[in-house]
Amino acid sequence: MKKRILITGAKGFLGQYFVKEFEDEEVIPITHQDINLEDKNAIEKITSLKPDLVIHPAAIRSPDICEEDPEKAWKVNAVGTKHVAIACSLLDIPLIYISTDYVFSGGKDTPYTEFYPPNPINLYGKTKLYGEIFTKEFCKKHFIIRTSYVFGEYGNNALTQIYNSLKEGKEIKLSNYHFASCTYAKDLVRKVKELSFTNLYGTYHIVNKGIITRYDFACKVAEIAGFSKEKVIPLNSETFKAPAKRPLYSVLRNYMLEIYNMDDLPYYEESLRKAMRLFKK
Ligand SMILES: NC(=O)C1=CN([C@@H]2O[C@H](COP(=O)(O)OP(=O)(O)OC[C@H]3O[C@@H](n4cnc5c(N)ncnc54)[C@H](OP(=O)(O)O)[C@@H]3O)[C@@H](O)[C@H]2O)C=CC1
Ligand SMILES: Cc1cn([C@H]2C[C@H](O)[C@@H](COP(=O)(O)OP(=O)(O)O[C@H]3O[C@@H](C)C(=O)[C@@H](O)[C@H]3O)O2)c(=O)[nH]c1=O
Repeated sequence: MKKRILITGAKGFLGQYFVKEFEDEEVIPITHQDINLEDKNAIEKITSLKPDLVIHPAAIRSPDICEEDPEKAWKVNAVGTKHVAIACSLLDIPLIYISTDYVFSGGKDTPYTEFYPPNPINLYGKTKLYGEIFTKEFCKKHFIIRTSYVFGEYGNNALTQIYNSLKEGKEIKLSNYHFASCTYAKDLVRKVKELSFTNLYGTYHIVNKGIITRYDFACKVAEIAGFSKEKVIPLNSETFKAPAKRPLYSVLRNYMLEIYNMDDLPYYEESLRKAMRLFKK
């Protein structure tokens, strides 16, 4: 029998990938217009739809917007997640919460595993960490998925933004001193689906292999697309200006997947090439 899978943020970048990945099940795509997760009535609205599983990517995803509007960030990323988690606990169903590398401070120089304590340095990271805390507090059957710098061939994301700017001959200025992982949306949703069929609840890091700066990533996009790299301008700690601080090093290691022999995430360049082949069609 098909599972009823409720997906929040269904029109968002990752939400669209989740809807597609689970199309062979019965998907209940929920948008902001359908249910405002900030509102406590969201609990009742979710339970009345009687899902068997909830995937929850809806959030304020911009670290800069979170920094400038903390109340909104707490209400959506933390309290909104609390409402989703309470609904799942009332239904006794699993919740998959999408979290971020930005829960870490970035003070290390080796990859973060799931066993390292989070200590976020910006509002986005703090509110997403509270989303994790509420998920654990209210819903026993949970998967917390931490991912990073997700790219894909469609939707509003780093790859489409960089590719479109380069195609139009626009200059792009990107940090060359924040080191991170990046993740192909299709690799991420495939792995989340695999986990969702298990009862191996808990926290997982899911990223592609390899370490990038935003600048490296854009240069690789230019190289694959055959565009000049001249328009990609590296920023350093003096020249990068943004409302939210970013961790200097937020590379993730898929350690729990490694332990369960489930870590088949490719190197990012292989996945980037795959995405760009689809992208150019
Ligand atoms: N993209 C990335 O690189 C990464 C993303 N993540 C996490 O993945 C998740 C998905 O990100 P992504 O798809 O990129 O983000 P998007 O901004 O594309 O999608 C988020 C969705 O959440 C919806 N939303 C916002 N506020 C509310 C609300 N109050 N009630 C209901 N829905 C709401 C938005 O709807 P509307 O636009 O109509 O307001 C939007 O459709 C987020 O949780 C993010 O923290 C983690 C690491 C990296
Ligand atoms: C870091 C950076 C950002 N930006 C701009 C580009 C874009 O409009 C906006 C966001 O950029 P980035 O996605 O690269 O950076 P950022 O918003 O910091 O990315 C994060 O997003 C959230 C959702 C996460 O959870 C993290 O994993 C990470 O992917 O800021 C620059 O122009 N230059 C830069 O060097």
